[in-house]
Amino acid sequence: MRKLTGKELAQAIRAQTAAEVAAGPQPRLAVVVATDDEASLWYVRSIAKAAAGVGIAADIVDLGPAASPGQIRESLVRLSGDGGVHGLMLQTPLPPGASAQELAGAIDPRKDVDGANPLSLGRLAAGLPAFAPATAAAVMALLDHYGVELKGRRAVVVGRSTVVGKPLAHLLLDRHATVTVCHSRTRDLASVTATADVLVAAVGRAGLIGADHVAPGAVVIDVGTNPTDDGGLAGDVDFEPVSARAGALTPVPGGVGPVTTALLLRHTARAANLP
Ligand SMILES: Nc1nc(=O)c2c([nH]1)NC[C@@H]1CN(c3ccc(C(=O)N[C@@H](CCC(=O)O)C(=O)O)cc3)C=[N+]21
Repeated sequence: MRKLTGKELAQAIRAQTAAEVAAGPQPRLAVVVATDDEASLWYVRSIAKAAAGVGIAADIVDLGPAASPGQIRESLVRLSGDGGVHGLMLQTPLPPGASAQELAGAIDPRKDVDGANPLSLGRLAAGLPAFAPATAAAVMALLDHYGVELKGRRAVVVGRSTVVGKPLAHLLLDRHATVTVCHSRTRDLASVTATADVLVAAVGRAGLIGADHVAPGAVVIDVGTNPTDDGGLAGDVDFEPVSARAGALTPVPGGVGPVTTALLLRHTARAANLP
């Protein structure tokens, strides 16, 4: 089994991004936060740290976990109209009553570096230039980095979220894979996932994918980041048994996650250089 680690790829993306950043005016990324979820705040801190490392300015706009949808929208509208801000992201989760998908419509698509505006998803689906959500882009970057062939192969995506499953299905289709999307109502999940040459787990349930879900030799990408009781992180894939059967598998941590953060920065550098 080949272990598809993301750390070196993330490092390479950051180095390339740093070079792009050095060649022009400093890009600025604004991250709007309205949560006290620890995992989410960890991600925000790691974005800020990684941004500093490549020369991108990061503004964390923390509205607190009691922010109203109106306040969040106001911030997004203001930052969308701020010429000094190139990338704009709305961190999830949001307070009860606030819909990320509705609010993300207030993000200028040219600054939508995490592909959250429904316009970005529509453009992606239509094959038009748009930023893909960083996590979906990270899956594609890992597959490309490790030379995984997609054309004509069967790809199965488990999970139909707007931030991962749906955009990823379009990205895979665009690369001429035959794509199936599974979800919580899929009957006999294992019989579908076992047809996959490339299997992507993006559900958010630790250990959902076991050895019986995987064809021998399949490439398995684990997008899950489920907090464990001991403060660690577990994927959607049951690592040990699946690694004994798969041809290649991403670890959690150290797989998709680091690449996600690096691509958010690359997108920000590109947004700053849009004509
Ligand atoms: N609008 C929005 N977009 C997101 O992309 C988004 C979000 N909201 N809210 C929160 C989740 C979570 N998320 C992670 C990204 C990287 C790691 C990551 O790099 N984790 C490290 C390990 C960290 C550890 O060991 O604790 C790794 O996988 O190696 C984790 C989680 C993006 N999210």
